[in-house]
Amino acid sequence: MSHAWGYGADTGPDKWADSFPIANGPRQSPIDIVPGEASYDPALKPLVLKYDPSTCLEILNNGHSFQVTFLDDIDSSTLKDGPVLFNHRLKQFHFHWGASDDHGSEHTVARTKYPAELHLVHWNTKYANFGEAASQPDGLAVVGVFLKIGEKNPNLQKLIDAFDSIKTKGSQCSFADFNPETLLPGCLDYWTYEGSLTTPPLLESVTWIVCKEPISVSSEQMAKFRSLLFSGEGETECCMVDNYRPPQPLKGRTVRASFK
Ligand SMILES: NS(=O)(=O)NCC1=CS(=O)(=O)c2ccccc21
Ligand SMILES: [Zn+2]
Repeated sequence: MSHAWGYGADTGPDKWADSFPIANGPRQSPIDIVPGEASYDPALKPLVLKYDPSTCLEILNNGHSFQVTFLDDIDSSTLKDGPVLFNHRLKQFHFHWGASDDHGSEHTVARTKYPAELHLVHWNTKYANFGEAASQPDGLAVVGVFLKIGEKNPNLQKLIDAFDSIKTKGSQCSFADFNPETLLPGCLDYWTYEGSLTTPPLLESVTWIVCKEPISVSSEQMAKFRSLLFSGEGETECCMVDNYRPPQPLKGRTVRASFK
């Protein structure tokens, strides 16, 4: 398989190991989180997330998901404490979702699937830049937030309102003054474990921080996510759905909980 990875029958997660053998590595993500098997760690600190809306740059369709990117040249939008020892800077956030409301998240909780999952990607500033950090075992910290069907989410709606401008692969538009803090649940209790990017290159450089509490999304809003396209302008339309990797083997790893 060339490096043209995707989520289809010929390019999807079951084929990624052909080009990215680390797909069968010892610390792959996502995983199924089993609350009863997680170890409460009283030494885990509360997450400290401080985001500056003025560092929000653009929203884009990268052909795998849509992402919102942030200026990361100074410590404006950061993650500190929690399970990490160093300051991390926010690089981007994106989502994964299903073709219907009964699946779509990457992590699962006792095999329960959520309709979508938000990933806020941060890099460890002990390294010079994102690319350097992504190649280090402690280089990245990704906060995962589950989306659960319920009330319409006005903060997600701000993203959805930009979808007409990013319908096809490679399209982007400026996107200013969005505060990702509005996408966080009220309670920041979390599970944490050592894992990887869930998309190629599947680098095993991620400290995962998965929030216990979901945020709401309406079924109508999820339908709007599914109106985005994997395909580029002028190509045969292919709806952007099921852009998730299923849970991977735990391989002896411990999942810690920040709460009892
Ligand atoms: N779902 S995930 O956050 O683990 N992987 C997506 C991803 C986030 S990223 O910006 O670190 C990056 C750089 C290169 C390739 C993929 C990615
Ligand atoms: Zn992701």
